[in-house]
Amino acid sequence: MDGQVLRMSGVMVRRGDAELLRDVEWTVEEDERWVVLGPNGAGKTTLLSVAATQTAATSGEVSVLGEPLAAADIGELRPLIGFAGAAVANRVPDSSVVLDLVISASYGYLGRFGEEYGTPDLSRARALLTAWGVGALAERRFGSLSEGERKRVLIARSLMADPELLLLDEPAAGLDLGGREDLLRRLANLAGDIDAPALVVVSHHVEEIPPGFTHGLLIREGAVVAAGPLEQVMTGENLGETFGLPVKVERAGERWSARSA
Ligand SMILES: Nc1ncnc2c1ncn2[C@@H]1O[C@H](COP(=O)(O)OP(=O)(O)OP(=O)(O)O)[C@@H](O)[C@H]1O
Repeated sequence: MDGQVLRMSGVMVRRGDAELLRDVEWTVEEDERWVVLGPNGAGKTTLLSVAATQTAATSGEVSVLGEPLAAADIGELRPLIGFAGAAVANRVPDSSVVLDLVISASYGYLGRFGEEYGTPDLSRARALLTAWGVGALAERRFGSLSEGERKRVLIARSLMADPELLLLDEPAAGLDLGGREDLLRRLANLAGDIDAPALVVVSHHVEEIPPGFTHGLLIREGAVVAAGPLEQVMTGENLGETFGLPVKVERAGERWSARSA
């Protein structure tokens, strides 16, 4: 696989006359932690969905975990890709028991359908829930959880199958300040873990870049504005072009902030 977990070249996604992605060039290496930033409707979710093998590119080449998707067995690849976001949350029945939801991810299912799991799977599911601060919610119904609790449960679920690529779509959206900071701390821990998968996190806000993240991709109207190491990408000029207004960017330690200039 030569260290590349994701490669897109000339990727287009079209729906009718609309170009959701335009000529995207992007490579993610296994030790990299990426944030994808852009305004509403920029194409971030579409980009993640292509990487997750859920949306096919209209044209261009996509390789995931070294496999060109045009020739790959998608069914074999999918368990190696962890994916959490609204697209997953919206498909979870409110009645799903949290532990079942997490453990069934080891089979690529979204909920338990009578299959039996061994003690190692149960222990791993409980350990992941505990690691994401929601261990006490294992027996609760998904529909009874708060927004922040749901997000953490779905991240725990996305890690259940020990993926090589983890894609998180707006994990901090809708969280209060404490919830956001707690999530960022956990994502920073994951980023610093050498055994963790390659990470890609989508966000609208530079304040939500977790410490330890290494790279950024800025996207506007389906086209990549800039992609590379955070220090190079996170300029006022690039962010201004991405969000369509003059932007002042500041860095304090490993945290970023931005406001209109
Ligand atoms: N089937 C479709 N036909 C036409 N346009 C579509 C279709 N699906 C999505 N779009 C458009 O593609 C664009 C990109 O959508 P996408 O969800 O990828 O953006 P996003 O950057 O994730 O946005 P947000 O930050 O608001 O979640 C949007 O303008 C959306 O309306």
